[in-house]
Amino acid sequence: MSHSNTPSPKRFKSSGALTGRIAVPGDKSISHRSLMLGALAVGETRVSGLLEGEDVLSTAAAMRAMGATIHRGDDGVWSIHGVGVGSLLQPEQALDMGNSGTSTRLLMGLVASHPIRAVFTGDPSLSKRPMGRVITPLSQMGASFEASPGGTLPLMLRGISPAVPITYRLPVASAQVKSAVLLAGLNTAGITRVIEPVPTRDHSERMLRGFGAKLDVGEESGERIIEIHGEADLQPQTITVPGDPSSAAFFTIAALLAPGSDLVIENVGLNPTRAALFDVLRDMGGSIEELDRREVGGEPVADLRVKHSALTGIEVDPAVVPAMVDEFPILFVAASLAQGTTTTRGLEELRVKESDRLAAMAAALTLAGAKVEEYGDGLVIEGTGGDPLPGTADGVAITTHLDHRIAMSMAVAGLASDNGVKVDDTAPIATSFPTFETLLSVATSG
Ligand SMILES: O=C(O)C1=C[C@@H](OP(=O)(O)O)[C@@H](O)[C@H](O)C1
Ligand SMILES: C=C(OP(=O)(O)O)C(=O)O
Repeated sequence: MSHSNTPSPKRFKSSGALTGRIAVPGDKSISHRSLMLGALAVGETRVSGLLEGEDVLSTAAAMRAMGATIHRGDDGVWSIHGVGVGSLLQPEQALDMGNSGTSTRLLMGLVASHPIRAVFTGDPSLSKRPMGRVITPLSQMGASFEASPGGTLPLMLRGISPAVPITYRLPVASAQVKSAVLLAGLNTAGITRVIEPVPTRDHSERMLRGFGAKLDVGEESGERIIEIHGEADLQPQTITVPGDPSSAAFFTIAALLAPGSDLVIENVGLNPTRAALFDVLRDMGGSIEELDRREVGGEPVADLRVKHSALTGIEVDPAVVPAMVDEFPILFVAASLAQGTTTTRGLEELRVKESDRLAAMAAALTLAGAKVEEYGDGLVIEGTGGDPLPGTADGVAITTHLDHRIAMSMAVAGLASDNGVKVDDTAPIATSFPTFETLLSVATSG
């Protein structure tokens, strides 16, 4: 599913303190996985709090095209009747993955060990992103591919059954690659093993176990070893999706930056493989309190109380990058208003997201008046010490490159600027956070 091709420009301006209580939508990573695993379990899986963003709807459409029955009830609860592991049907048409890397790479894993053929297409942003990282291990398992030059979409995948179980050591820290191999392993007799030198988000492991797959996680020489036993039978589940920390990040930083703010963000997922941003912000001096820590859907969550704070620049430890990989664009905004220098390194992966997020944020923040130096693997930012950014000049807009996180980060920069920041296209926001602008009005309405 792709959003409309007509750009929706908007100038985001300072609108005062953020106060009251808001709840961000469900976690995108967990939403994708609940649809995929629900579609493989025989019987009814029910999912509350599913993110109804375009990326997740692309996954739902693809699972329907491969045989699952998926409905949204009037109460907002999603019902999925799955086909069983090994029984995905060959889709009649190309699977349109829209803007979503997670849908594409995880579904390639699922298709790889089924005796079906599928064509994957995507929007111009997704069509530039590297798929070689999943083509390599899935080819070792026996699947075959006809990809566009450079290993990009559109591509055709011919799955195989029986597939060959492999041991695969991840060459890049990527939960998508890990998950693609584990999902292919679901329908592969024997043990499929992924070695993860650097831990990445573990939602797939948690949810595969929750659906009844036999999955072992061990450690050897500081590396995580994940083993999935195929062929698995998945049992349908009732799932509650926690709020997305990557979406909460925008409101956390907006509240830290806007004088007078005191905002509670309810039900934020705080899985340790995702939540490093909040620790980094605390290290910068941010007041972020966790209220009512609890467990929702097998994941730790809390309500976050965020108060306006003076921030100080820091050197971000590259070791935390995988646990906040999607949060750097918005962290760069916080850094632009902090006192002193913030240094970020080890961010090569940001260059292959929905856009080249280092180049896009360096260009956008510079246009808004921030002091940014771009390096191959990170940005160094000299903050204003709390003063607003100048903002973009009249008639000038920053370029989002079909990247929701660039659009939302620069919207938050606009709130903390004198002249506002004009974003060339807000339409991509609907891929992950369709209620972003509504919640912004709620939080700033006093
Ligand atoms: O597995 C997932 O749900 C995701 C993994 C990350 O991608 P990589 O695995 O490419 O780092 C992240 O950037 C993406 O938003 C979601
Ligand atoms: C990188 C992201 O998503 P995806 O890879 O699924 O497109 C993101 O949401 O920031």
